[in-house]
Amino acid sequence: MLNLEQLTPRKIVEHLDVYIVGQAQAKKAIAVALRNRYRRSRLPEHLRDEVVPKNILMIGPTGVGKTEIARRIAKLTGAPFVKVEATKFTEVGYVGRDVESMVRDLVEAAIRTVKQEKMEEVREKAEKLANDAIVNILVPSRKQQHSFKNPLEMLFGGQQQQTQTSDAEDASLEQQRRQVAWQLANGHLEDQMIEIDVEDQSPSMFDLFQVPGTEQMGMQMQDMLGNLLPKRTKKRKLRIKDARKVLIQQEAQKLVDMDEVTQESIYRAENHGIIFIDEIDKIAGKDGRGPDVSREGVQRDILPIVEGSTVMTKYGPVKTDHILFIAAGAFHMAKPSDLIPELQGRFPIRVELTSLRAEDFVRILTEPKNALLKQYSALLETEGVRVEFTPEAIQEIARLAAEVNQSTDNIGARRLHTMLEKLLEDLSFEAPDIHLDVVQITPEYVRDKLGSIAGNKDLSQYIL
Ligand SMILES: Nc1ncnc2c1ncn2[C@@H]1O[C@H](COP(=O)(O)OP(=O)(O)OP(=O)(O)O)[C@@H](O)[C@H]1O
Repeated sequence: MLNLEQLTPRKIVEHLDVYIVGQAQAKKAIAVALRNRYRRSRLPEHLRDEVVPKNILMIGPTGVGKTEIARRIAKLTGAPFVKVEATKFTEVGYVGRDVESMVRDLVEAAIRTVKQEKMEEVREKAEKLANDAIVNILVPSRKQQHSFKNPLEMLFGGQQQQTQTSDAEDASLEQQRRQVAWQLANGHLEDQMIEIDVEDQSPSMFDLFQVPGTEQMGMQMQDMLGNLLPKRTKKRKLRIKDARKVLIQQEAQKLVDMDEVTQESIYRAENHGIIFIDEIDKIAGKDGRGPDVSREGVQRDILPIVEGSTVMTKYGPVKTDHILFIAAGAFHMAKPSDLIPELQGRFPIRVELTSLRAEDFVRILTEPKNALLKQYSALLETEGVRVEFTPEAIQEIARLAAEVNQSTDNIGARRLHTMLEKLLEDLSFEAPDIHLDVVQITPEYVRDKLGSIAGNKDLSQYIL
């Protein structure tokens, strides 16, 4: 993660180029939108609130990199990110206010990241406390031993008993504890089993008696009562090495100041958050018949959020004025001008992403840092099989992918996933048993595995 000052638009595009092939226009637009956020943050306060972020409308068929660009940008800047499908809000049973869930989800995403960061900060301390806790379980201190005693005995006989305990016993116990701590620190006890208290994740009373559709209510109840009711725990027997992980997590949770996490998360969601609204084209245009919620109605529900309003979340109110919204859609049937005018005005930056052709597929297969061929090769290499794709084989895969996209549905680069899965199916199955060093994938191999399916429209609709 880089800081925003270093992220010039050129640098952002360079970064996106590492993962995404082509789509220069979209990369440029998003880089500028991001830089403008940084510029805004440097303005004097009275001006800052006047500058609203310019939202982006990405127009392009499915599977060409729209989500990927947005997601990469969020990752690069550490911005909270959520993706929602606009059509979700047209489903039967949804009501107007449900669109606010996108902001709630954004805050949740921010909370998860910030909490993780803060827990990382206290990790060393938590680890020490976890190790102390393990020593306490293995050799309880005198104080703990007493607390296990019968309360009546404690009341009537305990005091006397304690004074009678000899110093020698104390010293020996301390010695034992030190020894165990040393063994623990040197990894001698890792496989020993111990019993610890863990949080009980089984359904609670609220989950069991929940009527469908009242989840939100249940959650709020749980939040309200969360601080009053004791946490439910249960005992679990674990190896020390596994128990330590659980205990570190528990200790870190206790050390992290949740108020601080909440404040920071809301700040990040409000000022850096990115909400990606996919399939916006499906809620544009005239309303069809049927039981679905009116599409224009959904646009009107989304509008105040995009225009800037305050949404109540369980962490507190969140202002949406400076959240960056990226809407995307194929716009095959509807046009951007079919959206209600107010919403059109809120997405002034329009970028078109182009359909992917065979040449692009060749590059997508090989160039990105996480390119699909690299992923498959790495997976098979764990079995001792090195797969080599000849350049001609890669071209053949790309050609067939483009062909199937044309003869059936054009699902863009997603086609490559299904094609490769089929292509390498047998090899993946046999890899642990074949004792070959190198397997070369040639164009003949590709044609043999995929040719007949790709040539048959009905078959490829099911398999590729
Ligand atoms: N130009 C590209 N370069 C590299 N990979 C790509 C490109 N386009 C798509 N992909 C890959 O294809 C898959 C689908 O892409 P993505 O999720 O961005 O689709 P999309 O355009 O957002 O479509 P949809 O609107 O249907 O979600 C991802 O795994 C992505 O990495």
